[in-house]
Amino acid sequence: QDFHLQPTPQKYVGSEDSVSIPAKYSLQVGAALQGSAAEQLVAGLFPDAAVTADFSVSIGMKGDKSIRKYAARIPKQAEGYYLKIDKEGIVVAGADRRGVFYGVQTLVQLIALPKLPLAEVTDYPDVPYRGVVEGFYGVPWSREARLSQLDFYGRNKMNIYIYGPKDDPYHSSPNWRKPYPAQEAEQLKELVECARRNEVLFYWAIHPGKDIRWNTEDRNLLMEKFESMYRLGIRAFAVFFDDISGEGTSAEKQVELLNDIYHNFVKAKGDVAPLLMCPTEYNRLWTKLEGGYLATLGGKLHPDIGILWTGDKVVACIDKPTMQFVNPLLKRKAFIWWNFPVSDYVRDRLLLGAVYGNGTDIDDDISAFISNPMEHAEASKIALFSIADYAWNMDAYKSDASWRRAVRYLMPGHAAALQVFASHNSDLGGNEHDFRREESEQIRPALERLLDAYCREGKREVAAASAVTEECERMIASADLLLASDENPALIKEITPWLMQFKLLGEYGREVLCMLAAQCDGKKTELEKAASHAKALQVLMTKIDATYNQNGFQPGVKTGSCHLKPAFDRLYQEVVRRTGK
Ligand SMILES: CCCC(=O)N[C@H]1/C(=N/OC(=O)Nc2ccccc2)O[C@H](CO)[C@@H](O)[C@@H]1O
Repeated sequence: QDFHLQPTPQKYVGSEDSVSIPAKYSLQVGAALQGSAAEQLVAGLFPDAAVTADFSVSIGMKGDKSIRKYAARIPKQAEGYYLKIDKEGIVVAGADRRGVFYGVQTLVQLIALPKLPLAEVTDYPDVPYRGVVEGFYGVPWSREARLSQLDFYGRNKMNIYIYGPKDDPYHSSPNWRKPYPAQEAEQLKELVECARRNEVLFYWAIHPGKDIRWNTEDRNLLMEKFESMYRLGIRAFAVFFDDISGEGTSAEKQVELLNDIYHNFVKAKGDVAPLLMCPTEYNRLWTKLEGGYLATLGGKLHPDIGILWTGDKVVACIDKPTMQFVNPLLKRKAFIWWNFPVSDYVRDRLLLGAVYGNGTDIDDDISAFISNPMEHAEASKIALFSIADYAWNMDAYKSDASWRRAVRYLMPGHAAALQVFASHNSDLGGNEHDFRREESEQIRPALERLLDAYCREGKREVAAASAVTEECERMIASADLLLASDENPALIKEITPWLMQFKLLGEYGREVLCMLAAQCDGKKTELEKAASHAKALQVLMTKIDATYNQNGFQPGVKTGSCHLKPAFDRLYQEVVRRTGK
């Protein structure tokens, strides 16, 4: 049967042979796993276990006697696991608690197949921390979106979520000094519990830098805020000093504060994850080496404190040279904060394209690979799915195949339609970070042949014209299928303005090609009819752009903006010019 485990495991040995789980089975859970997320998950998978049975299911951590027979097969890497399915039963042996959970997540995927294959999986992550930072400007994610994200991270073996929405007034200025109001506090408690159920480390970040004063009062207020978050169940903390100016940018003061938090809060509590910080100089372009900011952090920040880094620029892919620059300065492996698919600086676009461009040889140079996504939570899952795949197993990562799997994961019943839509909604257009993405790759050669033949010789390149017309028909049908579907309502709600614009763009392209054909064949009436329809569609697209997604930064709804729209506009102009001659 054709399937692909997600993320791609390090080693999978399967067989065509399969086993059907008998009605009677026993379930053993290692002592150390009582109350764990792994236990909850496996109990849901095998609800009516008998005390003894021929078919046995057993999950345990290294050291548990229930799986001691398999101890030698457990990977040495943290969060690793060994999973075995044979005629007698199923074993999940984890290197640690999270490893067991991940083994069970893989089992969930195998049990969902038409037939449960006999298999042995030996698996572990390449990168210690893999996940997401809700760190964008714009409308923070909703409670429902966050709960759905955390379940998604559990399924995709992502183990970290950093709460740091720039526009949450209690995360940043002015209310970072104040505890959350009751309702927000309850929601955070609920999120922390949901994160635990998914073996996700829930980091709460504070962003005090805009107005922090380096005095005892603000120090105590910050510590007290951390205490109040601890009381809500938060066991992982971060301090962000990005995007600020003034007093808050002092490296010495930042170091003093963070080392204080480290010793007197993190170490004092004993059950708190490593402290993370986001430096003011968080990318190479903005680093002033002579100022010594990074040298101070690297030299004086306690070595257990993680430091976030976006790469050579604010928005940039991460490669070996990127890490060779920063790690020696920080004197530790940087935590990568990858500013993709965040779109808060190109808010009129959706970034639904493949995840590509990061080095697959950097797994030993980074402590973490964490994505800063779009304010569109569900739509961000296309990129997040592949980021999970990449960070878990870099050698096996294939961006295009992963991208297709991501699309299918989000809408299995409409994968082809969503793939068409995603393929034309990926580039950012011109932007302050000069970060671009491929778009409309498949149809691009036909577009160029069509444009070239017509603009240079007034000829209609038949093959190219029909390929482009077919793509327009696919766009129109895909938009309708997705707008009409109820398969993933959260996703459709987020992307509806772009789907409406996308359909119009498909219709516009179709009409422009009718204009071109009529002009080449000298059919005046047909040309006029197509031209007035095309003009009407231009008006409708302008209306969508002026009506939806109005924000104070990049208002509007852009789609197919890299190759499709410019080509259709140029063809439209060229037909009009040739008709006017
Ligand atoms: C360690 C990463 C810190 C970071 O990326 N901060 C923001 C960030 N900062 O980048 C900037 O260019 N910030 C900036 C530029 C000019 C003036 C003030 C801030 O970029 C992301 C994409 O826009 C935002 O989502 C982030 O919240």
